[in-house]
Amino acid sequence: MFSLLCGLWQWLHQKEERRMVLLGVDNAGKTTTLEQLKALFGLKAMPPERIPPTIGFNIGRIQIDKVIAVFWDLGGHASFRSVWHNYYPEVQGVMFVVDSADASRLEEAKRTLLEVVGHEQLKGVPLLCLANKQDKPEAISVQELSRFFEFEQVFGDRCNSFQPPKAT
Ligand SMILES: Nc1nc2c(ncn2[C@@H]2O[C@H](COP(=O)(O)OP(=O)(O)OP(=O)(O)O)[C@@H](O)[C@H]2O)c(=O)[nH]1
Ligand SMILES: [Mg+2]
Repeated sequence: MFSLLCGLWQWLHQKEERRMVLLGVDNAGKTTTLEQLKALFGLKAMPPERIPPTIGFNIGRIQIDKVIAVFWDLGGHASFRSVWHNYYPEVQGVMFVVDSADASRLEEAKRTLLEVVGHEQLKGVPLLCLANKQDKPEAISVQELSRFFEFEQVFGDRCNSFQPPKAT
């Protein structure tokens, strides 16, 4: 009886967990986005000026209603991208962050995104692209970025979108 009650109690209070991976080339703003998300949901977050380039990965756990969203923020430097695929089998969503203000790296970002979405283990996994650094005067607009990435043509059949981050 006691174990039955324990089970019922655990079931009533259990939180669903959803895992998401934050991807994008180095310096795109993945860790900054994660820290801003944490701050948005009332968690302690690192100030932007203290965020170093990610070596390996960071984890953020954010409770949103009954769901615990677990974000894996992976280092985006070219030398770390070969390990990204190890996380793919475990995730239910992909957030891909693009630096809208760095025109010199857009091709690299697009190539990287195409590799990510083309990966066998991410087939059917929802993708959200964030057009980051929209506050910078040299940033290209969400529409331009969407055109450059050929978002409609390449990703139109998936449940995806190209959004400016709300927290910046
Ligand atoms: N102006 C501006 N700067 C930003 C924004 N987001 C990030 N940055 C800056 O961009 C730089 C890189 O940010 P990170 O969050 O470390 O980038 P990252 O994608 O995690 O980089 P890696 O960990 O190397 O993969 C930092 O100097 C941030 O302060 C933004 O929305 N606006
Ligand atoms: Mg980082």
